[in-house]
Amino acid sequence: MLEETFKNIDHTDAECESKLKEMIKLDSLSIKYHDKVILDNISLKIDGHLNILGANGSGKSTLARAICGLTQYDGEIYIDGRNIKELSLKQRAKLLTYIPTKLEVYDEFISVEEFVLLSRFTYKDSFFDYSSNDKKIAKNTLEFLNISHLASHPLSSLSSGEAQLVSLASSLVAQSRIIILDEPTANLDPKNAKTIAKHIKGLKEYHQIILITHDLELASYINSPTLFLKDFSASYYEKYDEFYNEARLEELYGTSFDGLAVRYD
Ligand SMILES: Nc1ncnc2c1ncn2[C@@H]1O[C@H](COP(=O)(O)OP(=O)(O)OP(=O)(O)O)[C@@H](O)[C@H]1O
Repeated sequence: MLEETFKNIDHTDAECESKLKEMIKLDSLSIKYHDKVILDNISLKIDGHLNILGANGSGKSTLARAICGLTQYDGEIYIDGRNIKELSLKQRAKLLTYIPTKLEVYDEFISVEEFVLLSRFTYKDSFFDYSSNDKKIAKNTLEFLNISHLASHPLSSLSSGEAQLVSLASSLVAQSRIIILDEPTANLDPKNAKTIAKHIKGLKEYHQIILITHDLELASYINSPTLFLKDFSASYYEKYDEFYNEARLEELYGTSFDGLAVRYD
């Protein structure tokens, strides 16, 4: 049912159709907070799925926020050949969705269903209510993720696992081409983490998935090319074996590994 909805998503529009191959391009991207350098002069093309890894504070979320136009930067960021500085909020929202690690709840009383429906704002006329199609997409998405029973629950009452599924639902309802997930399995128990991981993998068929994580098992399972942030710059590993091996992980993280797991003894 939802697969049908996804298959019909028009991820192009007349302006960008001819430039789709370019996807995301970072051109001499530098980011500072006050005088502290976070990322320095990164140039890169991302033309498919991507895992972004790196130590705490290496700038993963900052990079994601820059791609979404949510933080200031020097240099340029292009999506499908269009400079994101020139895109309206609605154009950006149609192109990409950022799911932060933790769902921010600004309205204590908003229900899950109402919250998820808000993601359809890009398709809605300012003076009209959400269409029956918008409501159908929201309902189908909750069903697809097996969380219909949460529809009338206040957003503020959810557990971490439920909140993560609702975040995922709202990103699907937005039907944007690119979905950036920032540590989607942080705080989840193994069963919920597995559920989220399976959904993310399935979504690769319909969306460009950019996954930020410290979970090497998850990154390996999602199996996208990897960008590793370290010392203000980024290294790109296209092939699985180039990155997911003990020697490389030990060199990059500076600690000992046993396969993909940290060696504690
Ligand atoms: N709004 C801000 N103002 C000042 N400094 C910030 C701000 N946001 C992030 N930083 C700093 O920028 C650096 C990179 O932060 P960021 O959250 O991007 O790292 P990260 O790689 O996502 O980290 P983690 O893995 O711990 O989530 C950190 O040193 C952080 O303290």
